[in-house]
Amino acid sequence: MESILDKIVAAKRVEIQQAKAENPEGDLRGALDNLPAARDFFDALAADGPIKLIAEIKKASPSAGLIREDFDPATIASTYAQHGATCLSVLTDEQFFAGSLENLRLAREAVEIPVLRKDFILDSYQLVEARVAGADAVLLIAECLSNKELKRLFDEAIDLGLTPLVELYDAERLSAVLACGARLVGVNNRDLRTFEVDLDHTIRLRERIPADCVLVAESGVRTHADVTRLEQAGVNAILVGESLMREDDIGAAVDRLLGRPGL
Ligand SMILES: O=P(O)(O)OC[C@@H](O)[C@@H](O)c1c[nH]c2ccccc12
Repeated sequence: MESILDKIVAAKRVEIQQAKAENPEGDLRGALDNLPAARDFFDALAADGPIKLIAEIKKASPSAGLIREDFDPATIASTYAQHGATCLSVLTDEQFFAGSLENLRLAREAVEIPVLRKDFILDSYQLVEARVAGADAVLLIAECLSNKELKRLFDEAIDLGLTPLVELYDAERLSAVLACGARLVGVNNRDLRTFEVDLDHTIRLRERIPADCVLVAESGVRTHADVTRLEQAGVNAILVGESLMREDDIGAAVDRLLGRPGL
């Protein structure tokens, strides 16, 4: 059966061809000249101290549908930063997540912390788009890429000054993730094929990930108890979207999640 991931990847390939036809790669690459330096996404997460939050700007998703009606990326970005998010993640997929590169641009302009382009990256064209839109980091999903593609996109991201966050769900993809040189590794707790979420998924994989890697637990994090459990298991950072985006008062929700008093 075709999974949602297969469906998204198929749609993404069409989208990439359309984007290339509208704005050829050569022209897009021209915009790389004179860009300000990227912010250091890796160092921000690798720093000492309590578990770090990558707060996600996500309007909708295939599993949840519309998550938030009242949606202003710049305001949400500032709220996240003011309440102690270390980095931001911005969904840029339009078809399935109601995101956009414009949202990324607006969010990045509103804050001083590093920002990740969250999308289904299959082609180096998307890395250039990310950098031009202001991204400091990109997500690479091991389940969407062959080992060769993963390695190539990983190296190209680094060449562009982007930090790759390499995500896996399947434990069998771990060797390819480590072989490409990833030091920032995300374990998705949500199986993108079935949408099932299990927080213990990251915890079970923890011991198989080298100590010099920064480990990010992704998806399904809801409560301060979840955060404490992940922190105690040696997880360095959490990537959280839905449970924060659903709240009327996003700032207060971040405070509660991190167990820190309001600022
Ligand atoms: O909204 P959640 O359950 O807090 O999850 C955030 C993030 O992990 C999730 O959006 C995500 C993780 N990996 C992805 C890959 C593509 C799209 C989305 C994702």
